[in-house]
Amino acid sequence: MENTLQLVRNIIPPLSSTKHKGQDGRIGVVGGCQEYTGAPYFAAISALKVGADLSHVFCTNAAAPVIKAYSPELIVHPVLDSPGAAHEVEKWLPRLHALVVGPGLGRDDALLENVKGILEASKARDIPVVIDADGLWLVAQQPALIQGYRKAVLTPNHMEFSRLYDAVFRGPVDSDDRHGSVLRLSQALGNVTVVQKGEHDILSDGQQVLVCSQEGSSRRCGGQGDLLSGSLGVLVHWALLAGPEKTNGSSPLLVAAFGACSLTRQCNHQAFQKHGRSTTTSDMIAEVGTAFSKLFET
Ligand SMILES: NC(=O)C1=CN([C@@H]2O[C@H](COP(=O)(O)OP(=O)(O)OC[C@H]3O[C@@H](n4cnc5c(N)ncnc54)[C@H](O)[C@@H]3O)[C@@H](O)[C@H]2O)[C@@H](O)CC1
Ligand SMILES: Nc1ncnc2c1ncn2[C@@H]1O[C@H](COP(=O)(O)OP(=O)(O)OP(=O)(O)O)[C@@H](O)[C@H]1O
Ligand SMILES: [Mg+2]
Repeated sequence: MENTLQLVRNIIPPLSSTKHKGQDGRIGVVGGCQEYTGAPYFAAISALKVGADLSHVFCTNAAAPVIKAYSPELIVHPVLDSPGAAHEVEKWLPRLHALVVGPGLGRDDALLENVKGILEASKARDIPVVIDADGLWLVAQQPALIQGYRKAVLTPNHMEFSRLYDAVFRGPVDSDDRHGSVLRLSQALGNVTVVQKGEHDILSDGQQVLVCSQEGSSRRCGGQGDLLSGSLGVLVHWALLAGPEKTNGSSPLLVAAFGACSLTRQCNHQAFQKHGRSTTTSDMIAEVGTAFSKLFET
């Protein structure tokens, strides 16, 4: 654990007076629909709190005013249910360092079709993508969408992992072999990075398997996974900028994922110390700054 945390510290860009706005990360979150406005908000604000300079949300028309009202810090584009959605997002891609696809996206077929176009455009531009929540639903329907794309990181929870595994192997996960299951899924998808969240997070790039057991708490309120995927959007950008020489030969994306898991769990731990059973994801987001310092700036 400690050795991998040191690698995470190596990829964090120093704060400096000579940098311009945007240099430390311009992140896009694709998600947010009529039902779910919290999830894309949690992901996008987490990216900012971790250290990105700009955070965009690409959501449906109905979700946009709600997300804007949560926060003046986010840039919100109500484009996801428009006929030219993929093109609208594509226009922004040259200005983005990473995309987080899926938090609060929902499973409407027309929306998923638009997101498919966005994923294809991102791949064509070599933009790293973190795929979470309903983005994973889409990938389970069409694994070919991310097959072999080495700049993809998937962050499934228990159910999402089972669904993906079943889609790829046409059979259930062997629950006695979580390490092997994560490794095999990553390999079968052409070495995309897979982060299986749970009591311990299991991470693999198809070569290495890491386990993150940073102490969290027993509080399992919704939205913690969104904090993880939003944070990971920034860390993926930083890790790719730093390159494998800073990660001692380990995959930069794997190191970034380990960082996001550790941070999320540490936020959960700190928030639980203060709020106990009433802890919610907003309380965890309030801990991002101190959790980050404790883990990565010591
Ligand atoms: N405030 C919000 O707007 C939130 C919206 N969310 C969104 O809600 C949508 C659906 O996400 P879900 O995560 O519910 O996805 P799923 O619809 O795939 O459901 C996962 C289900 O599995 C269950 N589960 C989780 N861990 C389990 C385990 N270890 N064993 C057995 N069951 C387990 C959960 O209770 C949940 O009902 C996504 O778009 C997601 O982003 C969530 O992110 C939570 C917060
Ligand atoms: N049993 C557990 N013990 C400790 N930490 C856990 C446990 N289960 C999940 N976590 C942590 O909670 C975070 C979110 O994981 P979870 O499985 O709740 O994601 P999710 O279902 O996608 O969340 P969301 O509600 O945001 O969609 C991860 O950082 C994970 O490490
Ligand atoms: Mg989730």
